[in-house]
Amino acid sequence: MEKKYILALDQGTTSSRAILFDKTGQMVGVAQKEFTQIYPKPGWVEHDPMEIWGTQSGVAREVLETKGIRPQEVAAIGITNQRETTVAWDKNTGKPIYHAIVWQDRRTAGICDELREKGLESYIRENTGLVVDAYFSGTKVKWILDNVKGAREKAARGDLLFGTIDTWLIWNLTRGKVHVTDYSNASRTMLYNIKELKWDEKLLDELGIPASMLPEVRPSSEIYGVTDRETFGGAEIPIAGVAGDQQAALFGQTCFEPGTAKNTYGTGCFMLMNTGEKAVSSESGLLTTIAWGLDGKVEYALEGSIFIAGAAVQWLRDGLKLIDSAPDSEYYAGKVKDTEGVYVVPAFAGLGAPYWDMYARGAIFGLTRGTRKEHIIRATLDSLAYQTKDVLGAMENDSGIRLRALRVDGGAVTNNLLMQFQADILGVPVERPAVTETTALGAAYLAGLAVGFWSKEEIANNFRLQAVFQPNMDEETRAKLYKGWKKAVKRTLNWEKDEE
Ligand SMILES: Nc1ncnc2c1ncn2[C@@H]1O[C@H](COP(=O)(O)OP(=O)(O)O)[C@@H](O)[C@H]1O
Ligand SMILES: O=P(O)(O)OC[C@H](O)CO
Repeated sequence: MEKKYILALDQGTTSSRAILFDKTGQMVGVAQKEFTQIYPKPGWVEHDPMEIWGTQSGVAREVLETKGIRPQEVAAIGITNQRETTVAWDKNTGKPIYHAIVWQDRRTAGICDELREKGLESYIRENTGLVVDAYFSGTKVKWILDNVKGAREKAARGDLLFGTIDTWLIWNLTRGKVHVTDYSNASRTMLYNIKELKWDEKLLDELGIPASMLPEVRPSSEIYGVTDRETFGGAEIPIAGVAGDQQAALFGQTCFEPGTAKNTYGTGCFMLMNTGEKAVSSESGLLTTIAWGLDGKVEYALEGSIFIAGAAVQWLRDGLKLIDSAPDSEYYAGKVKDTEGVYVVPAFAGLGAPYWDMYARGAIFGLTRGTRKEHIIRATLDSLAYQTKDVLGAMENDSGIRLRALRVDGGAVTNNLLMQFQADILGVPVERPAVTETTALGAAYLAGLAVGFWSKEEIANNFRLQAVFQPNMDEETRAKLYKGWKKAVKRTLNWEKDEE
């Protein structure tokens, strides 16, 4: 049967999506399902790994069925995932021994403090490219080993496996035959040496993590295995591409050349710049990370990770109940011409790049008797743009490259008001591609390359822009607004620890 499609599995923080792409890189079908966010304590965030697997395999079958496409017509599956989120499961039963600890979870801040006190900060930065933060998987694995009954014994017997979500999905898709990850995901664990391209023994030792738990690290584009016959009605579909969602988006935006960059506005906001075969270390609070392993080599990226972006809009919807749906934010924000001095700093999970403060907490500043809900909504949207400006400044500083334009994608970029404010506050054009599902597209491309469905040239030729937002704000206003933002951020720092 002719192989006409690539199926991308995009396992995000709030939903599992399955998207079918044809040869031209167009979306043929999509199915999506949100799943439960579990908040057991303040600062803790968990997912049920079985629900992740259930929703992800469910939407994969659903998109094929609703489009009337047979699994045999799918040339390959590409996987992309929320990164850092940590799962530990029993090798023999395939059952998780604890919920997945999500990247946003702050429970291991104390373990990070201990690593710093031991003087490991510069070692970690130099060898993993990361800052010491609860964000990454390493300390989450240690927490599970220390806190889940029987975990250490199981691990010592070699019966416990660790994986990020890509690894967990591949394990389930192949029914326990394959335990692998790719370079891009490994580089988010704080356990992987990005220079020597191997698990870092010193860090495994420091955290007490046995090497037997770890997946094998492989390139981002190759056949890792085939799906078990039961998952897709008898078909054995090659699983042929894997990348963490932010690196996949960089690939989907065809940022193949050093110096090209993209910003993705999802739950969080992540700006990545391709730095080619050079691992550039940051002076300004960015991360050095692996973009992908492809064509027999590894390429690197600089990354600015913002923890709360679209999640702040969800907070307006679910927490404050100021809006009924995320797109409503544009409607209400559009009813006022600006925020009248109100700033929202959504440091709900501390602050990531470039501040890296696990103890910062959110705040609203500049309230007056005249403040209306519209101002708060607008200030929340503005906070996505200000955080992006913080990161872009750091990136230009570290790379020495001034961006000519910013390529964007992710769920929140449909918000035109936000995109216009982004262009205004940055002073550079913001480019929105025709396919904003670039994360899934990137994973599809990686899989398609491995099975000869596309060439890199065909991929580059597929890229189309849909809209460009030109900056339309004078320099004085821009500087004044940004100064207010910096002042607001300063007052949220170290909030949780400050004992005045
Ligand atoms: N029109 C909109 N305006 C602002 N934010 C939006 C809009 N539509 C979606 N979002 C936000 O985008 C996020 C969803 O984007 P998505 O890329 O699907 O995220 P993820 O992959 O992190 O689950 C949500 O946090 C939602 O609040
Ligand atoms: O699920 P997303 O799109 O919010 O992405 C989450 C990131 O991978 C976290 O590092």
